[in-house]
Amino acid sequence: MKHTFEQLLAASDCLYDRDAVEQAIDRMAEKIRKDFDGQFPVFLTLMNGGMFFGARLALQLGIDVEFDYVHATRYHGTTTGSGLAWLRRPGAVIEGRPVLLVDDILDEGHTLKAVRDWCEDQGATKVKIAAMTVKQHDRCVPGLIADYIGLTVPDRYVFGYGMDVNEHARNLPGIYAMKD
Ligand SMILES: O=P(O)(O)OC[C@H]1O[C@H](OP(=O)(O)OP(=O)(O)O)[C@H](O)[C@@H]1O
Ligand code: HPA
Repeated sequence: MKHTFEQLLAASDCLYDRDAVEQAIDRMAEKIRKDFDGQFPVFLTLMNGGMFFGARLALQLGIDVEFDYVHATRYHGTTTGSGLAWLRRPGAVIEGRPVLLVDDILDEGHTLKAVRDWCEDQGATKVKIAAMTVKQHDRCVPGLIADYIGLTVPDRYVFGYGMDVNEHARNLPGIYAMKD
């Protein structure tokens, strides 16, 4: 595994370096701060991909939030999506609370839709979506739009800053796209 990063980097293009990603996250934090100030929302990170984005976003927020996480996976360590498996539902009280969903990528939207719908079923007062990246294509589930978007990515498999390739390379600090 010593050469995994080198092999992946040779087979990909860098879309955004660490500074560009973090500047985009910081811009999102400003908007979210204004929208949620004084509301003590549930800050619900979708694991595993959302963990680095969530950490940076939370540190930049400057408002009080309650942290929790869900773990729902559709890609099961592969590069093509299938049925969504819930590995962990949140423990925080959702009923009567505003919720911010925090994820690394909105691709076809099935994952965020399932989590948003579940939060609404639990009685959340509002559910907003913060997506670090949104993939540009027309295959997204109808009616699913991120409220806060960091960066757009092309319709290619992307990785880094939380996003994996077969469970590799999540901790690369930039965002990369596999060459076609
Ligand atoms: O918009 P979609 O097509 O549903 O895809 C986006 C989801 O896929 C990835 O999760 P994955 O299932 O790979 O789990 P992971 O976060 O553990 O990598 C990513 O973190 C998003 O949650
Ligand atoms: O392009 C992607 N990269 C990483 N994880 C993903 N989950 C959905 N699409 C992607």
